[in-house]
Amino acid sequence: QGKHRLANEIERIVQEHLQYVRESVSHGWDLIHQEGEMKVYRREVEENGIVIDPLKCFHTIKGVTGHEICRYFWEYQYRMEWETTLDSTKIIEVLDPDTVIFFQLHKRVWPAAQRDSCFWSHIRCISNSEEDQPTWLVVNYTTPHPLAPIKSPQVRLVANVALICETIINEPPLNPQDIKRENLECKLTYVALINPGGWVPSVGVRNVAKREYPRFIKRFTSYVVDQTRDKPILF
Ligand SMILES: O=S(=O)(CCO)c1ccc(-c2ccc(C3CCCC3)c([C@@H]3C[C@@H]3c3ccccn3)c2)cc1
Repeated sequence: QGKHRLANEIERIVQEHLQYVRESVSHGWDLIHQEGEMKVYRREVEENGIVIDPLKCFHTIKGVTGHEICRYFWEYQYRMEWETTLDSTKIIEVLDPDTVIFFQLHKRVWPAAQRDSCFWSHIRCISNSEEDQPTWLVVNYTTPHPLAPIKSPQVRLVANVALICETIINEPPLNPQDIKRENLECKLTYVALINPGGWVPSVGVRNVAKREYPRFIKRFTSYVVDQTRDKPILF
């Protein structure tokens, strides 16, 4: 399988996220939402007066694997069923079986102009020898593309998002074939570095983010639990 034009950038960004995910949130991060197993943290950062607050969300979901969570996040055909920010999404290029480029129109958040986004989206399994279950991740990273021209009045979102998942098997049965969904737990870390790409009222974006990210993660993870409930486990 030949390397495509974005292979090196993807490698670099994936490695950056694998470092960043381990950074602790004890200094400089505010806990902005806590609900059950979900904890949402944010740092307040502005660049030229534009809010680009990094967001980090930790969540534990029972009954699913990290592969299932990443699969439903990456696969484009499910996206409109759980993604609350979108008016439309489409794949504009397939780079390899684990890497696509998609173009998205996001719902307008008044009074800001409508946002669109063009990301490469890459899914990967990282098998760490010591743990019994691998880590799965998805990275969405803004990239320019001839089929996604920037057309006013839409404003191009600049985003660097990662979903990194570990799978825990509680009280593993002697025979792995006997693992049930009640033995499964997925430990998820979601990181979003989003630059709205142009003027939005900073209070507005902070309030939207504070309200919408927890809703977004909750809705996505519940969707995966519902979709996988009666299906064979995807490790
Ligand atoms: O996880 S993903 O990669 C899933 C692939 O689609 C992703 C998630 C969220 C966004 C996103 C898009 C627009 C906006 C705002 C910016 C100004 C006006 C709209 C926001 C701001 C942060 C706030 C926000 C957060 C969550 C949900 C909705 N709103 C976020 C983009 C990508």
